[in-house]
Amino acid sequence: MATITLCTTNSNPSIPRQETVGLKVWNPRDHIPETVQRHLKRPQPNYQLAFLHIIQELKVQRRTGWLDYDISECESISDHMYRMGVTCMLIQNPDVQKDKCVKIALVHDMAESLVGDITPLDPMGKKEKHRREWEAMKYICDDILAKVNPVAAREIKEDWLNYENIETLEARYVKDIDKYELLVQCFEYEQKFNGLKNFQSFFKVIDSIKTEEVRGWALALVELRDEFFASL
Ligand SMILES: Nc1nc2c(ncn2[C@H]2C[C@H](O)[C@@H](COP(=O)(O)O)O2)c(=O)[nH]1
Ligand SMILES: [Mn+2]
Repeated sequence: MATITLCTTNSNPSIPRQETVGLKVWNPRDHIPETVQRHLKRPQPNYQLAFLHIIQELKVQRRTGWLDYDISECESISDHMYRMGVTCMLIQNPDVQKDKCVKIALVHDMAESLVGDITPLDPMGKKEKHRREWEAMKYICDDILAKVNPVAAREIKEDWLNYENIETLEARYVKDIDKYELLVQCFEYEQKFNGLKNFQSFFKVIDSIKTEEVRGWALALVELRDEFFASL
């Protein structure tokens, strides 16, 4: 039974806005950036370049959570993933394979290149979001990257599923760092706008930070944030 898809906006103008088309299941092939579509029509496409053109969408798509708060010059999806990768390098727990965390961080939001950056408040709901993201990852890895580099395609898909299903301690840490990095960014924007913007509603994610180490980082951030708002 096909799912009725809702009209969803995304922050990326180069991906055609999904129109309400009745009984049509969202498919990544309907959201391929025009540059990639043109390239794939060549007699012998350079699939590595097609893959990197898709990744480019992460560099240009700004994060919806900040756009919703009218921060137009906000960070992109890849900005977020980059700092998460660097943050993974700070993990001190000797039982955690940090390099694995860095790789998971760098791919965990890769599906958003085609799906867009969906916030927890989006009416779409978790089930449809995950379905779209999984379809997008299969397309990116199996239909594009695997044509030129099946090993990398398999590794990226495995790392993405590891994160999605929190299969390992490394994935758990990256899930926590995803939330921690978000809160660091909240505090940075609150300071940038001298407290005129307040992301208090985002801070509920602290409850979903499970590892003691990252939870400690987040609580130290909250202390500084409380001090900042008390000083205004
Ligand atoms: N309006 C809100 N947006 C939120 C909240 N928590 C996260 N977000 C945003 C941040 C990103 O734009 C997006 C999801 O980020 P992922 O890294 O999980 O893909 O949602 C919130 O509480 N309110
Ligand atoms: Mn993320």
